[in-house]
Amino acid sequence: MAKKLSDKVKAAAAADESKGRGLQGALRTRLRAGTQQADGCGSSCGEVAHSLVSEQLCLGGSSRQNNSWSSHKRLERRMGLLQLLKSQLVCHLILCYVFLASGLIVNLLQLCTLPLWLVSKQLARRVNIRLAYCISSQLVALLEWWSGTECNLYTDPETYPLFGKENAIVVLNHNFEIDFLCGWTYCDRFGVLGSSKVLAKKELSYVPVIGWMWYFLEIVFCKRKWEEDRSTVAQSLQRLWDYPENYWFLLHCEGTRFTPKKHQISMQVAESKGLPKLKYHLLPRTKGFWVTVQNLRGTVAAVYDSTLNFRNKETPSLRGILNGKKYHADLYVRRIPLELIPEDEAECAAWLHKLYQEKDGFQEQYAQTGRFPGPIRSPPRRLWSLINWLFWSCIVLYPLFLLVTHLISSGSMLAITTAAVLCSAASVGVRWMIGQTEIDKSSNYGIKEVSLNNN
Ligand SMILES: CC/C=C\C/C=C\C/C=C\C/C=C\C/C=C\C/C=C/CCC(=O)SCCNC(=O)CCNC(=O)[C@H](O)C(C)(C)COP(=O)(O)OP(=O)(O)OC[C@H]1O[C@@H](n2cnc3c(N)ncnc32)[C@H](O)[C@@H]1OP(=O)(O)O
Ligand SMILES: CCCCCCCC/C=C\CCCCCCCC(=O)OC[C@@H](O)COP(=O)(O)O
Repeated sequence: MAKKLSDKVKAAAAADESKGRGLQGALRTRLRAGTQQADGCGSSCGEVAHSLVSEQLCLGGSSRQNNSWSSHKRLERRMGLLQLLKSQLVCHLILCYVFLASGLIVNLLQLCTLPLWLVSKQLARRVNIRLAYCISSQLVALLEWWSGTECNLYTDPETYPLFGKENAIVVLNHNFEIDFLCGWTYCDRFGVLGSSKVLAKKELSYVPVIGWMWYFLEIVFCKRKWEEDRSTVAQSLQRLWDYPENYWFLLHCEGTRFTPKKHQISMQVAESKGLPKLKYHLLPRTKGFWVTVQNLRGTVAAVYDSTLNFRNKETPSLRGILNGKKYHADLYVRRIPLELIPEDEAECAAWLHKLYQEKDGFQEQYAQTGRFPGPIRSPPRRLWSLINWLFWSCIVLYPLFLLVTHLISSGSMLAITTAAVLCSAASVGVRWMIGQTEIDKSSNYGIKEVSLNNN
């Protein structure tokens, strides 16, 4: 990509030179243009700069080439320094401190809205949507602005204008540690991040900041035990009937993240049911999907069948994002009107199994070609998540600055020790929270059941 781009830019530079702009000036202009274009098409600007200048050098060296080589080296050095800065622990501590401190403040504010629910439930909901945005958009800012991760969208041009304008059930594959974060990013780009919902495992409700935030967003929690979930999930879903703003309801129908062990067991279950084996997915659990469709039918317009993958077999992680690593997400979304989904439980289950077989086919196509079917129509990232982060960092970093300067000037060992203990407790807490997203720490759901059934 960088090579093709640099050929184009070089030809344009030669054209500029013929207009008497001088090779150096022409190259610098084109390099800037090439860099901007490179950013857009995913090649790093360092790659483009390097290929441009090295090609320039092979056109016959001269002092001008030496200057362009040094400008390239300066550009590379700047990029390298930025990357080095992003991997520094002090940056991570600042990011995590802002997230934790602002998140706990928002949780407190959410708690204060409890009396409002008695006066006006809809107003309380609208306030909580905005408060929740203050938290979840910080992780979106981390992905979009800190790591610069690209989020592309493959979808039908007729479908695109509907995104964010209607309630939808999103069926998304559960293969990556940051699929939730990519989900939030797409929510933010279509303006439904604050009101986004998910059928989440009960354990996540105990995670500080995010899990606590979800209570006030009326997120639907499940114990992944159908006999208990059947009624609680249905009741929670029915409460969303009068939700005041558009929302996307996320369902990871596999119920757990993909691991080779879980896949092996899941395919044994598929075989026992006479179902086709899936290569890239676990067998979907159909009851949660059926109960969701049944209870939201009439208030949700469609299912967004969403298939996510990352370019060049990238294995993204939250730690990678925190270190400023850039990933390339591709999401393929098909809009399926709810009336096309059978009401009968058995037919609905069969429909979902067929949907996952189609998703498996899309993943196979992606593995072969590096792209999903249809045109790319990627929504632009929005500044709001960055503005929100800057706002909260000003609010919570200033008191921290005063505290640290006071601690240092006081010289009190007790105060300094207390602060050090608090810092280490917070960093242990954040590491535990990040661990919630790591697949090598995932639950044994989908493994233990089979062993229980076999006993
Ligand atoms: C334009 C852009 C579009 C989209 C953008 C993308 C996304 C944006 C949208 C929203 C973003 C919002 C939020 C994002 C932020 C955070 C996301 C958070 C993520 C956390 C999510 C989770 O926590 S996932 C885990 C919890 N959720 C689920 O489990 C849902 C799926 N599960 C179900 O639905 C289940 O049915 C259940 C939980 C309701 C009940 O499960 P249970 O196991 O008790 O019963 P089941 O009947 O389901 O299971 C038994 C049946 O399953 C068969 N089976 C299959 N495999 C196995 C196996 N390995 N072991 C045992 N049994 C297995 C089994 O045979 C049984 O079959 P039956 O035929 O008897 O039913
Ligand atoms: C702005 C800087 C912020 C930096 C610090 C971030 C710290 C907080 C990070 C994450 C908090 C928890 C995120 C909750 C979402 C996790 C979603 C998820 O993937 O859950 C797994 C679940 O589906 C299935 O679990 P199993 O596969 O069965 O096990």
